[in-house]
Amino acid sequence: MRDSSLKRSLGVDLTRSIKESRVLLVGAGGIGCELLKNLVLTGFGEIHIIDLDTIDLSNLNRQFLFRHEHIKKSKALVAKEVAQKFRPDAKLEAYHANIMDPQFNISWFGSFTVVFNALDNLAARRYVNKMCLRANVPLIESGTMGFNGQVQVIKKSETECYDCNPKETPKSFPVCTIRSTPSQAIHCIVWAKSFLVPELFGNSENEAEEVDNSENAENANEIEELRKEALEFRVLRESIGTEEGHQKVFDKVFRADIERLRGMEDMWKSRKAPELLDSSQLREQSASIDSGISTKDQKVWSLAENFAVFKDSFNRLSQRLKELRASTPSDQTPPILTFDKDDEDTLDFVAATANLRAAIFHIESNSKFEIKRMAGNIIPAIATTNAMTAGLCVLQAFKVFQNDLAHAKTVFLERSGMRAINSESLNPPNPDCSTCSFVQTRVEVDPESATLEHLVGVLENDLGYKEGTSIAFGDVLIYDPDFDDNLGKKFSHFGITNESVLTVIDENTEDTRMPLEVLILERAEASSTDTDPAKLLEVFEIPLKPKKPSQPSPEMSRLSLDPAATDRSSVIGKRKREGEDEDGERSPGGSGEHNAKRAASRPAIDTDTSGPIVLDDDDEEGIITLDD
Ligand SMILES: Nc1ncnc2c1ncn2[C@@H]1O[C@H](COP(=O)(O)OP(=O)(O)OP(=O)(O)O)[C@@H](O)[C@H]1O
Ligand SMILES: [Zn+2]
Repeated sequence: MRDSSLKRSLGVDLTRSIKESRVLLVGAGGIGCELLKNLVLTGFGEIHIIDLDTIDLSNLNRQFLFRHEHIKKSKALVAKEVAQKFRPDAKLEAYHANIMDPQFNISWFGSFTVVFNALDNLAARRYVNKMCLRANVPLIESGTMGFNGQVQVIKKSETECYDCNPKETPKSFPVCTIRSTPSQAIHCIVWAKSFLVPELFGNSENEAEEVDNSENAENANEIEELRKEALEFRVLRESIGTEEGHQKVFDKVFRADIERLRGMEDMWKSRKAPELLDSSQLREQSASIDSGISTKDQKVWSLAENFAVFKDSFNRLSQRLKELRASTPSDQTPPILTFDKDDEDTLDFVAATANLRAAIFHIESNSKFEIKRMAGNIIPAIATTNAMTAGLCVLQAFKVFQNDLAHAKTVFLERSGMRAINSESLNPPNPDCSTCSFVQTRVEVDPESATLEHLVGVLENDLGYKEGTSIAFGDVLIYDPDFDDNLGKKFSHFGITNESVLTVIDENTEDTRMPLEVLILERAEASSTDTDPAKLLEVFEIPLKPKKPSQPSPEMSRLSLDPAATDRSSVIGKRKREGEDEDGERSPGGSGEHNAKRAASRPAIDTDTSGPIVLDDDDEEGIITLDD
């Protein structure tokens, strides 16, 4: 947009703030591409883009900065290159990296005016949330799932953070259901994807989170049996790449293992026992099937077709692994293959083996297309939702630049109801949130001479801590009054270096102080005349923890920004909170004409939960949430 038009629509001050800003965009995927275009065209001063991934064919339908020739190239670098053409004088910086890498430390985060999250997984979102809180940088968090979208403004001490509303933990399946008694197609898909593929081509020890391995008295025997069974895979792995490899796999997983299961009669008293497949018949029938069958992804394959795809994809994967092994030096970690919904070979293998297993357990088969959706935990991403969400992110950033959080909103895009866009005012931090309920300070240390005792001295003398103080570095407790063995040790002993964060907890039950995060800054020798081994950089009074912790009520649960952490009902039916009017907007003033008007246009809350299984879009955390 031209400068003069921008000034006319946004005003001189906001235009100036935008031009002088330095912003970080985390994620150059669906929302990220849209957001980058908005940021560049609005004239944001300096834009840094980070993404760890490369471009995939499946991204092209909505990540409009990318073209066919960009496949396999870095998302961040290509996004920068393409967006640069929109405004050649824009200052853009791209990083092909993981935002959780230690090089992106607190001071780096602190160098931005605002951070935009356009991520697809809980772990990275929570990490950026934490870093922005520590660096005291405002964060605009966003996420979409199908037609639903959400934008949240987060500012330390002023608003809720990403973790203030607990996210639901993803559903997992008991190991026995997956390995012995599947009753739904999804159980067979999880078996193929999270058990069979890693056993044959990957790290068998690293079982997926989807499988709950916890033992109890009832299943102890079965778990033991399963362990034995897993050992047999070692032998199988050795036959990978040989002519008869696929036959050996078939004989084990679709014959011997099933016979063993059939022998556990108690298991089949209340369920139908699995039936063996006629392997010689399948082999015969599949001989005339063209390998092109695997491209027919909308068709539900016959048993023989599944057998043909199983054999063909197994051979393709074995060949790949063999070549990888041959080209990997022996002193390096042996290569593995992992399931990826966009990798045709692994997808074919998962589709065919899941369907063969389904037939054995009297479960319906599915097309490869459907299995891809279920195994990849996909909710179709909708370009329009991403575009609208990205636009809302920029509008909320304007409120941050204007220092007007009172008018910033958490915005919801919803398909149901009269209004596509609903919003609510920002809520104050949840005092029980362990992520954002802390105060911060900085302590400068001389790395050569400072010990933990010097830090304890600073806490006691400068900040008034007395007994009952504990200090932790990450998850490790390094000091408390009953554990003072470490007092004489230097920081380097614990791996504490420049920009490490220590947590100080006041254990007193009366007048307990808020948790304190201490940022350790190593003093550069030459630049300082200080002689104190440890010196507090800000002296202040640590506020007390609020006395009566207010439990967040279940009514407060809302659309989680991470599809992995949400269930369908919370996505569709955003529940009202106290003081909300019918549009879901907070209205402290209550009633009046304004509200009466809005009540007339209230959105109908969609309570239909009969729709498809809700699945997470993230491979790493790949968790499947089912409507029962
Ligand atoms: N830790 C991380 N550091 C940097 N970038 C990340 C990190 N985690 C996720 N991302 C990036 O965030 C982006 C999220 O975009 P999006 O939700 O559109 O996912 P996608 O992987 O592009 O799409 P799909 O999964 O549907 O193929 C992805 O490009 C992903 O690589
Ligand atoms: Zn919080």
